Amino acid sequence: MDVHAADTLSLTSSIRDLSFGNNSVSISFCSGSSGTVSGSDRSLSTGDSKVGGKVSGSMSRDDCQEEGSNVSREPSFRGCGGHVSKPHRGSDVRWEAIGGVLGGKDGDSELGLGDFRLLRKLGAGDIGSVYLAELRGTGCLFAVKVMDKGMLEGSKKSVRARTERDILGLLDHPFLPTLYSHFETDKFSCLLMEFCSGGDLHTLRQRQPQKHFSEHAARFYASEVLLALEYLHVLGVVYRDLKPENILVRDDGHIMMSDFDLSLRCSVNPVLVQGSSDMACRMSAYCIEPSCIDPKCELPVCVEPRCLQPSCFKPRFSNPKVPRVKMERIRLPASGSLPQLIAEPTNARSMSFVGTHEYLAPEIIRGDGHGSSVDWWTFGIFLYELLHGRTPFKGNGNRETLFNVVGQPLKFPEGSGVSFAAKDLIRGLLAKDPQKRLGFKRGAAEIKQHPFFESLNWALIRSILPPEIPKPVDPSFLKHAVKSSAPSNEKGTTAATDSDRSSGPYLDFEFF
Ligand SMILES: Nc1ncnc2c1ncn2[C@@H]1O[C@H](COP(=O)(O)OP(=O)(O)OP(=O)(O)O)[C@@H](O)[C@H]1O
Repeated sequence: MDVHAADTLSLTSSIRDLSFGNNSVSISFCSGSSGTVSGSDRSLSTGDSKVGGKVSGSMSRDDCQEEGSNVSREPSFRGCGGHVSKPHRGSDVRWEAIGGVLGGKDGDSELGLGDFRLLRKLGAGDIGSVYLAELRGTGCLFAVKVMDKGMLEGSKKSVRARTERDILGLLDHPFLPTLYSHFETDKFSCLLMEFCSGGDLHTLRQRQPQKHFSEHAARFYASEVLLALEYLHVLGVVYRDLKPENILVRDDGHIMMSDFDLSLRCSVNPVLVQGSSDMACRMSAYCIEPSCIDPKCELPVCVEPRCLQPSCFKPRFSNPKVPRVKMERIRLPASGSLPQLIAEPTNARSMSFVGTHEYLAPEIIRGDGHGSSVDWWTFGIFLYELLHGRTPFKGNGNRETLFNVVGQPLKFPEGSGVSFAAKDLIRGLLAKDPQKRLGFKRGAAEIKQHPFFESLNWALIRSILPPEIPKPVDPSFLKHAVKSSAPSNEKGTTAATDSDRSSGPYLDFEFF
């Protein structure tokens, strides 16, 4: 069986360095008895900047992230060796298809827009539009996110685009997107990702009886999201934008988390802890938002005195020169159970006002500064919404919603049939004080042990039959793409008129 990163983390008892795709992430191991650890209706009111249902607000200094975000780890396709650096997605036929196309090129070994037949616009976000595209002559479908570079620069969103691209380049996990390629034309910046044929969880939820999922289905989706968040935290990525709209369903019914342009990157020091659940092992992490090497850029307002200077952007990937962060001494039980991964960048701090109203954590609204615990808050709202068909603090307007999040107690609808375990988990996650929130100390490891997930075998989660499997994409769909014109590609030709490689008409690019 192909054991993925998440599974490996649950099972391995003697690992010191785990490889996640192209990044070797250093994991300290707490061993034995010594105990020494080394676009929607959820939009925004006036006063904030509206971002397609998201807040990216006044306290944010995201604009200075770009220059520092110079980590680009997407695989190189020269020599078709890209798949080597993504071992967990290595068997993916799309790598072979890409390799085949690149192999047939003379001299020009890069993918470009001209290599794709654009079939349908899947949606538009705040920084770009996403198209369903076929890699010409292969039958392989991809999602291509196309961003207008002029628009990005003009609206100062290039930092977000860069953040998303950098994070996508880091990922190699079954529930996170694979970035197959990134390419640029004069006008556009394009990200090539896996196409998810099942739509998003928001749409899927609305198709359910009474517009909410069964507890069985909600547990399934929540557990996959939890593993994805755990992996992101291992990499020092705080996701910050969890909501059903951002959880896509793959053709096999498993999920893929999307949309990383509002994520925060921090330095984190994950540890494996041998022992039982009641130990407290604190993680140390550094605030590094905004990442900026420009000395003119204002330094982040960080509540941690250890806040790094902005030039230190990258998470520490096995860098022996970087001294290990000192960990608290912990007491370990004599007979340990399976080791736990603790990968919580708890001390990361951001003052940015980002997220979606109904999902914003109280500390973000209050402007207290926030860290990785915001992901556990949003996880609680997410689970509540999957189970009840609505979020818990929604008011008549965005102002009221924000007021409710901060000031109103959590309530569950009477007679909903939701189990005590589910409510108890949601209560733990929706603690208004981040320090009292479930997951604050030990991250996903703490949440996985909650009785709501008792019946789950975490290591085998990818083998669980999903609650719903999308209908396969109709092959005739590929032959009957909508007729329209096409954009100029980087070679100055247009895809639509490139008839020698076409089998049908093409979609227009529309922007914003
Ligand atoms: N890999 C994919 N497969 C299928 N559909 C996708 C894929 N990626 C994105 N989409 C669709 O395209 C839409 C736009 O996605 P995109 O990530 O650009 O915007 P968004 O989620 O609204 O966020 P943002 O405003 O931050 O860009 C999404 O709502 C989703 O429905």
